[in-house]
Amino acid sequence: MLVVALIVTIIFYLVFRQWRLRQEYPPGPTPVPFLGNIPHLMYYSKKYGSIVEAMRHFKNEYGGIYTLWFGTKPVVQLVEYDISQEAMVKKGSHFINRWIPKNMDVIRKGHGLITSNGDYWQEQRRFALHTLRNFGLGRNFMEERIMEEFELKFKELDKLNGEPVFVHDHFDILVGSIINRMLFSYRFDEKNAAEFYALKREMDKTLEKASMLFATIPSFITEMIPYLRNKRLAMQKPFWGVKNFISKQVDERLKEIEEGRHQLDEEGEDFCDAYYIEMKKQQEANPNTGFYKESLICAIFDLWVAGQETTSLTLNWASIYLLNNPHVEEKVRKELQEVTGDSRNLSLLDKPKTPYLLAVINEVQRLASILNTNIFRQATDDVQIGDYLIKKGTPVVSQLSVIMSEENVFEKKFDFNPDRYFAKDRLDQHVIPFGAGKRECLGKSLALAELYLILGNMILRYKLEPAGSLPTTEQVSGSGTMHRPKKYKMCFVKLQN
Ligand code: HEM
Repeated sequence: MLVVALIVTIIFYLVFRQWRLRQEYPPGPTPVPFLGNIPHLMYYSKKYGSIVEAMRHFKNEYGGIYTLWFGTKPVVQLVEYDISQEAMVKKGSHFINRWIPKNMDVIRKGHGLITSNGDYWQEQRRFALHTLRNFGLGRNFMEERIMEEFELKFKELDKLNGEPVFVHDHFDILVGSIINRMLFSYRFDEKNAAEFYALKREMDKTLEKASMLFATIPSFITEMIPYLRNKRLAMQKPFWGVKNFISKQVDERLKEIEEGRHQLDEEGEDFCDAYYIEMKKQQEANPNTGFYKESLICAIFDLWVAGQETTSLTLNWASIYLLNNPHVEEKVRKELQEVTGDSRNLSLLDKPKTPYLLAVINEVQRLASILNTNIFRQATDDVQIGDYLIKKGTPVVSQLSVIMSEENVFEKKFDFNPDRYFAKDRLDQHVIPFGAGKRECLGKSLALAELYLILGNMILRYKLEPAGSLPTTEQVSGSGTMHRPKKYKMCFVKLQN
């Protein structure tokens, strides 16, 4: 009897606490005790067809900033461009930290670039940006690397004489090789492609199954219930595979350096070398430095995971939009032929003369919107956003897909219409697929260079033709955490020039 009374009191206390706490956050749908707004999200996602539409529904009800409760955790949602910019850019220093549930960070444990915080993150990010600039993000070198891989992979494609290919495989290995060369100096080719595809397929499975579930249920509950724990472990398993693949390469490289089989010049050949050189320097100066082997492995892990799927998926969506809009493909080709005289490759230096291609890339990124949200942040202090005081420690997230399809900004928001960027001033500023502020995507310059060079040169050289039925832009696979098209085939028909 006493136990029952105790349990009832605890339940009442928790429900009352949540009710009282609600007054302190921007309004949103009334949470269900312990489940928060999960039932609302499930109901409206089903009713309107996607989680993004559910978020849009709440926006219509509550405005540009509202709170959704994930279990007993309030997460503030920013769904309007101005409000998101106010938080992430103008007051960005208050939202510089990530909020990641503990059991979702078992692979990195706060190391690396994506989930780390504080001075450690700042140091690692500064180093990664500087080094990638030296090994790739610096304009000429980056262009050279991208085009080298482009030539190699498209040469292989030419052997097929326009036969249909699985588009995702083609872009995956091309983008995977670009990033791997920057990290470890080697590309994926016929000798090691099997290993790459095996890792990639495992990761695909995870991304298909990824769900918000684990961000919503408190970690201790997930760990207590065997079903949930096993589900979490299964979801994370492929990422362990990638981490092992990277650890193995780092170990080999460090051994080669220590045995004198890999010579280091001043800056090293790639990211792994450069990190090793910095690590040795920092360790000599300060034994408590954040530069040690686990940080090296996790930084490479983050660049590998974040740098591959995102860009490859965007190229995939670009092909679908172009195949569905052949007049756009034709118009881009005409622009590029004029700029290059149809006698050379497109280069990053041509950017100012190719406004239509840039508009196409913007429109693809806006509609593909491969990540619905930025990666959760957390308020480092009490801070006023719009009409509300966001309390220290509150998780905050920008709903990028909703922001990039605001009807009052993007007329006929679901239409693929690159011309819209010429009809309205500074519209491109509302396209924010890389997030915004101090924690915006670290690989933005690389990704934009890849999209420009690969798409541009592909359209210059090939006519894209569908092979069988195309996935419609609504047909996405997976849980919606990442916006991925169903797999499809197409033909690259070489143009004579
Ligand atoms: C089209 C391609 C890409 C898209 C759409 C994309 C998108 C994003 C987004 C939305 C974030 C979260 C930003 C935030 O919280 O505000 C992010 C973070 C990040 N991205 Fe990308 N990304 C792309 C390509 C890349 C590439 C090529 C790399 C690496 C070479 C990369 C590395 C990272 C890293 C390391 C972070 C974490 C940054 C930090 O926490 O400081 N991304 N990306």
